[in-house]
Amino acid sequence: MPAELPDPEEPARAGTGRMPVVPESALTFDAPVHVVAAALRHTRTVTGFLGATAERASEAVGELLLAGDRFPLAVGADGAADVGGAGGGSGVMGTVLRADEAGLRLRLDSPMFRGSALLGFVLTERATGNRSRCEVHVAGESVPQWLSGRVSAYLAAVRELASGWASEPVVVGTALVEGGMLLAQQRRYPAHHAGSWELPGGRVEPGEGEPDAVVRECREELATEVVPLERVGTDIPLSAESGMLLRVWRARLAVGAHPPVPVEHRALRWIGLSRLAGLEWLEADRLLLDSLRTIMVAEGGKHDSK
Ligand SMILES: Nc1nc2c([nH]c(=O)n2[C@H]2C[C@H](O)[C@@H](COP(=O)(O)OP(=O)(O)OP(=O)(O)O)O2)c(=O)[nH]1
Repeated sequence: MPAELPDPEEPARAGTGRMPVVPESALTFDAPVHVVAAALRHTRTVTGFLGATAERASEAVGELLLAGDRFPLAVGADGAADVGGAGGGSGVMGTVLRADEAGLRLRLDSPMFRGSALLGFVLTERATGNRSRCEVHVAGESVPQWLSGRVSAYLAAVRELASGWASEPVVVGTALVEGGMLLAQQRRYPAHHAGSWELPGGRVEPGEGEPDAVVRECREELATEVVPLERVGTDIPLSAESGMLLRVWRARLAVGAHPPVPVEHRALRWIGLSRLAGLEWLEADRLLLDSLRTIMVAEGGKHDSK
C-alpha cells in the first residue's frame, strides 16, 4: 500500500517533492460536496485535463472512476520529458486509490519517477446559511512539475461540470441497512432494466425535499416506513441523455415499521457483504458499491449465509 498523502493543511516545504499549492481562489466551490465529489471522479475530466489529451482516455473505465481503475496519462509537449505517449513503454499510468465522497486519490507510476507519485483532492463541506459549498484541498507527494501545472485546469473543469450538475433533477435512492445487510430490489420494467437490481427510490417531485421523496418512494415501493439519515457516496449522473443525478440516502426502518415487501418490483433481497459485488446492479449503482460497503461495515457488515 502506498503511504498516506501528507496533510493538505500543512504548507509544502522546499525540497520535499510536494507540489506547489494552487491559488486559494481555485479551491472553493459553490456546489454541494456530493456534486463536486462526482465531478472530481469524472473519467474524461481526469484523463483529459490531468493527461495531455482527452483522446487518451482509457476505454476500460466508465463515466466515473472507481477505486482500482487504471488509465494512461500522456505527458505531451509540457512534460519534463517526452516519454513516448500514454500507456506506451515508458508512459505514466494512473491508478485510482479512492474515488468517493471524500474526494479523489491517484497513484502515478512511471519509470520517470523513483517509486510512485501520489496526488489527492480532499473535500471538506462548508455550508453557510442555505448555500452549499465545499473546498478542495490538493495534496501531492513526488508529483512532477508538468502534472502540477495541469491541476488548475482540471479544477476549473471540475467547477464547470459541478455547477451544471448542481441544477439537474434528482432521483433519490435509499440505502436501507438493517443488521449490516442492505436492501436491494429487482426491477420488473422497463425491458432494458428488467432483472437488474437497484435501491428503492425514484424521481424527486417538484417542491419536494429529498428526505421526503425517500419516505414517499419507500411507502410506494416497499409498503413500509423509513427514516432518512444522511447522504451516501457521490452523486451519479444517470446518463448524458436523461440529465438526472442519482443521489443516495442512508435510511433505517422506522420503529414498528412493517417488513418491506415488493409492491412494484419483481423481488426484494437483503444483501450481505459477500454478495454485494456479485449482484447484477444497474450500472449507476455499481459506481456506489464502495460507499455502500463502508456503511454496511459500519453497521456490523454481515456476510450472506450460503
Ligand atoms: N430508484 C432508483 N432508480 C435508479 C437507480 N439506479 C438507476 O440507474 N436508476 C434509474 C432508473 C430510472 O432511469 C431512474 C428512476 O426511475 P424510477 O422508475 O425508479 O423513478 P420513478 O419511480 O420516479 O418513475 P416511475 O416509475 O414513476 O416512472 O433512475 C436506483 O438505485 N434506484
